[in-house]
Amino acid sequence: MTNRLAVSRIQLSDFRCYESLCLSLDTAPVVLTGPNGAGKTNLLEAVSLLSPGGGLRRAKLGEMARNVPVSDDGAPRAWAVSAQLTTPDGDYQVGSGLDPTALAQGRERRAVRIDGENQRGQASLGRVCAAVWLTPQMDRLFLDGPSARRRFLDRLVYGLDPEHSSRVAAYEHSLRSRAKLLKEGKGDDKWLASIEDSMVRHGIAVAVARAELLAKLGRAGTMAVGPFPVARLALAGDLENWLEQLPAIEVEDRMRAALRDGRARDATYGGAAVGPQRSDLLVWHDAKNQSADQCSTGEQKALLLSMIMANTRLQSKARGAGPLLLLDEVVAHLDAERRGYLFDEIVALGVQAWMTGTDRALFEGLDGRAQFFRVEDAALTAETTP
Ligand SMILES: Nc1ncnc2c1ncn2[C@@H]1O[C@H](COP(=O)(O)OP(=O)(O)OP(=O)(O)O)[C@@H](O)[C@H]1O
Repeated sequence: MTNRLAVSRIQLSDFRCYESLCLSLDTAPVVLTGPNGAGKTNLLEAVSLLSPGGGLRRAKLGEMARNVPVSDDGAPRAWAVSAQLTTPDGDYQVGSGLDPTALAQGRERRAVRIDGENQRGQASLGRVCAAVWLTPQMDRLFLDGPSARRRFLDRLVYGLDPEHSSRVAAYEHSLRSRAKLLKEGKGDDKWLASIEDSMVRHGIAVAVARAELLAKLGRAGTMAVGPFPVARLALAGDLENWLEQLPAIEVEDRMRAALRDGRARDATYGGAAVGPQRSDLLVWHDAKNQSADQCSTGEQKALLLSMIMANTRLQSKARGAGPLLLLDEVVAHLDAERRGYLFDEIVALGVQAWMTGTDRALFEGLDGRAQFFRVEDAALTAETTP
């Protein structure tokens, strides 16, 4: 048994630029350096698929299949990522990929296997693996619409509360079913009411879990991370306002009534006028008392890292191990002090952070404490460190 969550072996086949790759690892952080387009982010994306959700690019399943222009007939091919995970509960063999059986029937479905057993959804992955990432695309997290911020927050919750991904999936399923019924003008009152009932149950559970994480992250000391800024957090939304003011049972009644009364409007505009899909995560740079969207790109990245590291500390305490951290091109944007502090904290927490960059020199602070690989043309070479 170990107090770490780590990938001890990972195999890719026909995934993105990798025809086949097999990598054996220990539990230490992993550093991938190499030129642009070498395959660093693709490998991080493969690791992200060991946790629930659509992976760090949220790409379509067919897009992740290695495209081979010469023999490509336009149809997606099956790909697979499989890994041996070391966790505080023991080792697991986890596999995920584009389901070849569904593919043969013209459907795209993500297959998930744990210890040789096919799983019905992806939620079971959350019980064995948690992963949190920071990518260059997330530079716009505070500038764009709220859906990416909700996804970021939900991913932090998954790590502490593995059932959260099932709740989110169940809520979204009900939301889609209701929208389809309303759009088609089908569904009697009883049918719609039963779907709305499921939305109320799962939707409130989602909102409560998010609020609980925020309360934990906001507790004194959790967010104070050396040279990193403290992020002040809040959730905005009808559901959150109601939960603050009313007992849970009354919130249920209110949400049920709002959904019923909003059917005509939702039939026209789609979605639902109330629910956790309408909430937003608000973030401020505490010391500057400035909203995150007004902060510099570097400050925004540092705020996100503050939240990720605070969450990692919480998760290490609560579940015996922090999540896999996938930090794509992050280190190059940190000054020397923050970089050194981040490396020390990653090592002290015993998390397997996967970090990428083009400049090997930026990772010198991890010499002797991480596993270094040079990535070139979708091939990895292990480097020995001083
Ligand atoms: N489905 C696919 N099949 C084959 N190759 C792909 C596929 N998807 C992406 N690629 C290619 O894989 C290569 C590696 O991409 P990746 O994003 O991993 O690079 P990287 O090493 O992270 O580079 P950078 O430092 O520029 O971020 C790119 O040339 C990209 O075009």
